[in-house]
Amino acid sequence: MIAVQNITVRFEEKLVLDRFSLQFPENGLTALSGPSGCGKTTLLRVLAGLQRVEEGTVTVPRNPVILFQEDRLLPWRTVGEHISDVLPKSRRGEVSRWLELVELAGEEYTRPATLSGGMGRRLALARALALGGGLLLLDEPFTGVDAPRAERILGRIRALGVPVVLSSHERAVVELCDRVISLEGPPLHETSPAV
Ligand SMILES: Nc1ncnc2c1ncn2[C@@H]1O[C@H](COP(=O)(O)OP(=O)(O)OP(=O)(O)O)[C@@H](O)[C@H]1O
Repeated sequence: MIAVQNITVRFEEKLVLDRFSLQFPENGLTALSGPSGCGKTTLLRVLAGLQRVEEGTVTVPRNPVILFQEDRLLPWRTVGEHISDVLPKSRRGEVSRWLELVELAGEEYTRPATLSGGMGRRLALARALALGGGLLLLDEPFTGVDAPRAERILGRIRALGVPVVLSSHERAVVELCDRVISLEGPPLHETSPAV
C-alpha cells in the first residue's frame, strides 16, 4: 500500500500539509499537479522518508527512491560513473542499459559540465532508475527535456513495472500519466482517494 493518512507538515509558522490523507495506486504512473508552492515536493519527500511529519502515518513499499528537483550531479564523475557508482558490483554491466533508457548512449565518458540542461536532467533520472527502488518518486523529472523525448522515456519507465509518483508542471507529461492528483494549496487538507 502507498498512502499517507492524516499527516501534518509545518515549516515554522507555515502549515503545508494539514491532516492530509491520500491513497496512491500501487501501479502505473501517478502525476501530482498543482500550483508552485502547493506542497508537491514536500509530499514526495514525505513518501521518501526524508520529511518528518508532525502527526499521521506514512505507508510505502520498501526502498523508495527519489529523484530530487535538482540534478545533484558530481562534476568530477563521468556520465557512466554516475550510474556505475550506484550499482552493486554484480550489476555493473547495466550502465549502458540505463543510459540508453534516457537516450544518453554515447555520452558515457562525458562530464556534467559539458552536458546540456536536459541531458543533465536525464542523467539524474537514469541514476535514480538504476537504484532499483520499489517506488519511484520523481520530482519534475523532465525539466529541460523536449516533449517527444520525455514521452519515449516515460514509456520505458512505465515498462519497468514499478509504481511511479511524479510531480510536473508540464501538461504533456501529466497527460501521459495514468491518473492525475490535483493538489490545491496551501495548506493541503483534503482527503481524496486517487482513481
Ligand atoms: N525546508 C523548508 N523550510 C521552509 N519552508 C519550506 C521548506 N520546504 C518547503 N517549504 C514551503 O512549503 C511550501 C510547499 O513547498 P513545496 O516545495 O513542497 O511546493 P511544490 O508544490 O513542490 O512547489 P514547486 O512546484 O514550485 O516545486 C512552500 O510554501 C515552501 O515555501
